[in-house]
Amino acid sequence: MAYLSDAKPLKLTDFAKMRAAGEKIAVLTSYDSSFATLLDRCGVDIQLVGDSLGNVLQGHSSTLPVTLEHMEYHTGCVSRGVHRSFIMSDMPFGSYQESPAQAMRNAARLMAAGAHMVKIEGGAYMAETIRFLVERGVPVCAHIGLTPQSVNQLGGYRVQGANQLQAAIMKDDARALQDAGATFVLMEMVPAALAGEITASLQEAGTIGIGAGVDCSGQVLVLHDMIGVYPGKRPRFTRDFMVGASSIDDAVTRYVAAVKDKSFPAAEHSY
Ligand SMILES: Nc1nc(=O)c2c([nH]1)NC[C@@H]1CN(c3ccc(C(=O)N[C@@H](CCC(=O)O)C(=O)O)cc3)CN21
Ligand SMILES: CC(C)C(=O)C(=O)O
Ligand SMILES: [Mg+2]
Repeated sequence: MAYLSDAKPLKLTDFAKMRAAGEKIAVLTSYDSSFATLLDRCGVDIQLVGDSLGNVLQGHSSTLPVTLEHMEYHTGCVSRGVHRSFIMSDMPFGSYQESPAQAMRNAARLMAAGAHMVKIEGGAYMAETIRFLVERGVPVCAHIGLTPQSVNQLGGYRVQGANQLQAAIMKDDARALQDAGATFVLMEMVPAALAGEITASLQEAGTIGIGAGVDCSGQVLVLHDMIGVYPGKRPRFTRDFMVGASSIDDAVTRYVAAVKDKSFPAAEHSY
């Protein structure tokens, strides 16, 4: 297999080039140094230190108990294992919603721990905060559609944007987040057709999908779902890449290849 560990670290400009060339961006979650090194050498473009660590590492039933200290710790672990991958870290529940100043103070701690970009859940109402961070040197990924930190408001982990009113609001949200300076708009559990429309409508920002169809600029999955390790119920949008693989390296390499050649996600993983 091709080891990419002596490749140059990816920069924001590399993602713009990939998008211009029509090359899909392969993203996986990552929480520790050993897996970070593995994902790096298998060609994963972005490693997301996700607050899904509340589920997959800590055994919680939601991401709400995850703290900034947890995110700093795991961001540091990942950053020490990475050579090439870009590192994105989730801002945990309660660490950014109060004010742009609160968001900046806490984003700075994740960046100091090794993040290259932070991810923030929420629609157009987060645009002011995103602009504040971007103007101060913090690249931002916005996260819309199913936003797990709002599970108590949403009433469950369900597809979002399924009716015309919701779809119109989501399109406006994506535009506002792009205009605020978000580098990426991540869409979770969004109908494939709507996610494709939103991706086509954005010039400046790329999109990353999870359960959002194949027409996004990139794809993300939770690592423990795609290697068949997560013991809970796995959402329909996941695929176990260990099936037919000879090793974890092989599974991750196949995931990257499947994202790049657009064979993942298929219709069965989409809504
Ligand atoms: N292991 C893991 N994988 C994830 O994808 C993930 C996490 N944890 N934690 C944070 C959020 C929560 N997510 C979830 C959790 C559950 C469903 C789920 O049960 N989906 C069902 C449909 C449920 C319904 O429509 O009512 C599915 O079959 O897709 C989806 C996303 C996605 N994220
Ligand atoms: C599922 C992805 C998008 C995420 O936010 C996480 O892993 O926390
Ligand atoms: Mg998350």
